Amino acid sequence: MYFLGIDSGTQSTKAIVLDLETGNILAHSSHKYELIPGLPAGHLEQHPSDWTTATEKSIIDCLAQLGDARSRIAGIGISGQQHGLVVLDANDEVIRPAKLWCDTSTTRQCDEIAHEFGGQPGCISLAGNAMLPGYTLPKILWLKQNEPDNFSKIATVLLPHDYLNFWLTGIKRMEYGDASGTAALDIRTRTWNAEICNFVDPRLLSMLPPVGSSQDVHGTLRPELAEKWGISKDTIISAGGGDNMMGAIGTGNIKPGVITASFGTSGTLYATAAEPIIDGQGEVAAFCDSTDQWLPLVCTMNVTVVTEQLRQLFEWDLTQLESLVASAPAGADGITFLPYLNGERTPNLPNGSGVIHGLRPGNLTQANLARAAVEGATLGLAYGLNRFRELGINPTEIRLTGGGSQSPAWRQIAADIFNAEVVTLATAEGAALGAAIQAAFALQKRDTGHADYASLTDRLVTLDESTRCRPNPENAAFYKDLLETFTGLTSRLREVNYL
Ligand SMILES: Nc1ncnc2c1ncn2[C@@H]1O[C@H](COP(=O)(O)OP(=O)(O)O)[C@@H](O)[C@H]1O
Ligand SMILES: O=C(CO)[C@@H](O)[C@H](O)COP(=O)(O)O
Repeated sequence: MYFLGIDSGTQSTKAIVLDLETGNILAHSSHKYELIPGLPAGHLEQHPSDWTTATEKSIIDCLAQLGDARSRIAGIGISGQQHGLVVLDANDEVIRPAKLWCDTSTTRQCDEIAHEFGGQPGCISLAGNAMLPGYTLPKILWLKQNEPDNFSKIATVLLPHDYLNFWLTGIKRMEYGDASGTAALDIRTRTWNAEICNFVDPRLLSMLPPVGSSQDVHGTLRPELAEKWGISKDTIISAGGGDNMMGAIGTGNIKPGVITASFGTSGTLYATAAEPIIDGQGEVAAFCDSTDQWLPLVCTMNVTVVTEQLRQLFEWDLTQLESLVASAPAGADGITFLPYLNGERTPNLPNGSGVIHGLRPGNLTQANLARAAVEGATLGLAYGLNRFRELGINPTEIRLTGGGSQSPAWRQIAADIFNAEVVTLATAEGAALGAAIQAAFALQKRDTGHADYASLTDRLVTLDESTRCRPNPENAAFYKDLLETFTGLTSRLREVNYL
């Protein structure tokens, strides 16, 4: 049997076909899309139709690579960027573009909700998570306050991967993992928190679809799509999940002890936990995972965002970026890049901006800028890793996934900055692989009443040992000091309201 895994990320959709028997990836494809241009600062939006178009194109590409063997496709799993707000009217039409996880226009609404419940400590004690602009709930209040006509039309609220599930099956439902990123779910009980929802709007609870186990089958493929694509109408769609939850499955991070770092548009660090891990400071998010456990997670908003801006500015391809980063010394000859181009979630600086510090005659080179950008993006995540360590999660090895993890220079910098071994998986598409594995799990569970993630991931998730990097003790000590400089600069600029 074959399983299609789709990851609908912020910059592109990636698809892979997994052969369950051999573990081989038989086909892959990806299609890019953009943010909607020309919106005011802080407003980051996409058309959900761009996601369905890219998903369909990626599926059709993969099926073409399979030829007649496409008849062996038994299931599809969907991974999607977390937190985005998709609103449907009574006819299930999309009312307006989706506000994304990186949209920070909702800072005021976020403060309003937090204030009602006793500030961040109140929100954390009520539902397990701080109220942050990236989460879905403040986006809903923003819509109510800024676009009342659109708000009055809302019949259903979905997240990006739920919308793709709906497009594939016609069924509207959420699962615990992605739903926990709305900030409306009490992550301990995995039920909607009525108090918070009612504060945003008395109608909100009725707009949210049922939420259930991430282990279940979501539905079967709509017959018209099955016919168009030439695959079985019995093809199942699993519950799917947020991209980090699916990345956890695809990197074998399904039991305590493993840590994954994703270098995508965002940067994330996450672990699996058998119980909720609630950070009183709210910096480590207390999400649910998509195997019906929990996923403590730190997210920064600016990872390949920073390197992509430099690539555009200087017209570097990825090979040029790689050689520039590798050619500059650790510390980029004194240049420190605070990477907060889109604002930031960790630390919480929704209105932040990027800062390049330490320019002197002689050190302003393309190589130093490239190196400082990669170091800055990685130091941002190291700030989160320190918080993980304070909560007792102490990795000796970190599994890397996402686009940036394909860079050898970046991997060594990550090992040195994290002061831990890093290694990638045989595929950079951890989230898409996780989605395919989840589909295999869900089908097996539906048909036999039992399925076991460990036996699937032990067999299907392979580390690429050739990518393993060990920390260089000298560089690790240097970066420990640089992280202090980086954190100190951030705090001081925040104190003077610069960030
Ligand atoms: N070798 C590399 N070095 C640096 N960046 C890379 C490399 N390969 C891919 N990328 C970047 O990774 C990003 C895509 O990563 P991905 O994890 O797919 O993001 P998302 O899921 O947020 O769309 C792109 O910006 C791409 O240019
Ligand atoms: O908001 C978060 C995590 O809480 C982000 O990680 C998004 O889920 C976007 O992911 P990428 O597109 O960067 O993979």
